[in-house]
Amino acid sequence: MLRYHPLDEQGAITYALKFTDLFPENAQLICRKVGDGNLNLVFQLTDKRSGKSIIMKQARPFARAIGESWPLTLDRARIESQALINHDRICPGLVPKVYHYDRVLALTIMEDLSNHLIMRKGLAARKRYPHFASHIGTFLARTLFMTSDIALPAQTKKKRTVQFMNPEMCKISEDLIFTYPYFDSGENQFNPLIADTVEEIWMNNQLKLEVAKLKDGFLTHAQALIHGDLHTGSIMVTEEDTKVIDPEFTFYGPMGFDIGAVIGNLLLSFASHEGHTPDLGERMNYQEYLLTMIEQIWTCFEKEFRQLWEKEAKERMAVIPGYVDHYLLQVLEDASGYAGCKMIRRIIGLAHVWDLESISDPKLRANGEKLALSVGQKLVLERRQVKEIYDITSRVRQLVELG
Ligand SMILES: Nc1ncnc2c1ncn2[C@@H]1O[C@H](COP(=O)(O)OP(=O)(O)O)[C@@H](O)[C@H]1O
Ligand SMILES: CSC[C@H]1O[C@H](OP(=O)(O)O)[C@H](O)[C@@H]1O
Repeated sequence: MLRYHPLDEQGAITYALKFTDLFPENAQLICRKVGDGNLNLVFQLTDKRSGKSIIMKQARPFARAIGESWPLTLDRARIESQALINHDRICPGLVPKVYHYDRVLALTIMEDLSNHLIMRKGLAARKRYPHFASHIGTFLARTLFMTSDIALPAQTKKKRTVQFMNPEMCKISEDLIFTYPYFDSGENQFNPLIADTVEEIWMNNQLKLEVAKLKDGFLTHAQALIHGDLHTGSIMVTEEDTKVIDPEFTFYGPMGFDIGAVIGNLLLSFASHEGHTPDLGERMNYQEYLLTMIEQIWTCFEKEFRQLWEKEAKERMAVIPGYVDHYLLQVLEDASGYAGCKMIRRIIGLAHVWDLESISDPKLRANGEKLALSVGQKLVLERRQVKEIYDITSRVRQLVELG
């Protein structure tokens, strides 16, 4: 009987040939480690004869980037494969196909997207993705609406919350996003050149109170089945196509957390161009492109969400005039707050983003980091004044003009 053990390249090949029928017996497999994420092993296997390739992702019982001192549940591999299957049903074409799942080895085999690029890398190179806003708007509207109490019978939805109960992964987010960055905690790490700004944040009780309220929403508001880690490193793109990967943090949480993750990470890219793009004209042009993309994402999301509400709502109270408007306003307010939290944690907290980390000059990086912290704080503190998406993007424009 197979017992859990971490695979190496040869082990991955043997597994694919022995325990799946994905390749013919005479396949000539080559294997390459491709994972650069914080948590798991990821291999690409290619048959030299046919050119067919697959991705094999295996969870380790600890966080790969930290080591064995940080134990983590292997059940996250089940959650990830079930979430991908669920998303593929709700949003065909927007996630990789799952071909195989092995509970004992905590292993998922899925479609190889190596012809796609991790989105944050494309954004750093100022690439443009003409269909991204509509793709991700659809992904957000469909995955969030179709798993909510508005679309599902109450019993089904409650069973789903149990199926996707993900306490250990949620604890990582609770600590790394909503707690450690607001204290002088040993888990934080940041550029010494921004120490003054970080200390101001630690002393800002008004900000910390608002973050505590957002944390409470994350802990208690089981509104929809959310991806839970929808940053631009969890999105793979070509000019034509968008695929969302890595839903191992999935659980029933607030819709605004996923939307805020997308917005916050696009704004981290925005801030990183302070360092990546020295030419002012080119920089402003691309930054404006990112803000327009954020506006389009919300517009697409809202349009599709309202259509789904109109056609698919099962909740009887959904027909009450004004309910959908109230609901979406709350989601937008949450999205603003969570976008802010996501930005702040990536500057002060343990896990940073490649967008800013790839700026080698610490002074230039500090410019981007300080801008990200200013935007992040504003989105948290002023989220109740956000009534439409332009209230977010205009605040960012204002901050850059003032800076
Ligand atoms: N389906 C896929 N096709 C191609 N590359 C992938 C695929 N899934 C993951 N990868 C690569 O592996 C990296 C890590 O994958 P990810 O799922 O984000 O792992 P982790 O959960 O450890 O962060 C990605 O950044 C990407 O480069
Ligand atoms: C040590 S876990 C830190 C961080 O890593 C996860 O991101 P990734 O997609 O790179 O695996 C997640 O955002 C966690 O907060």
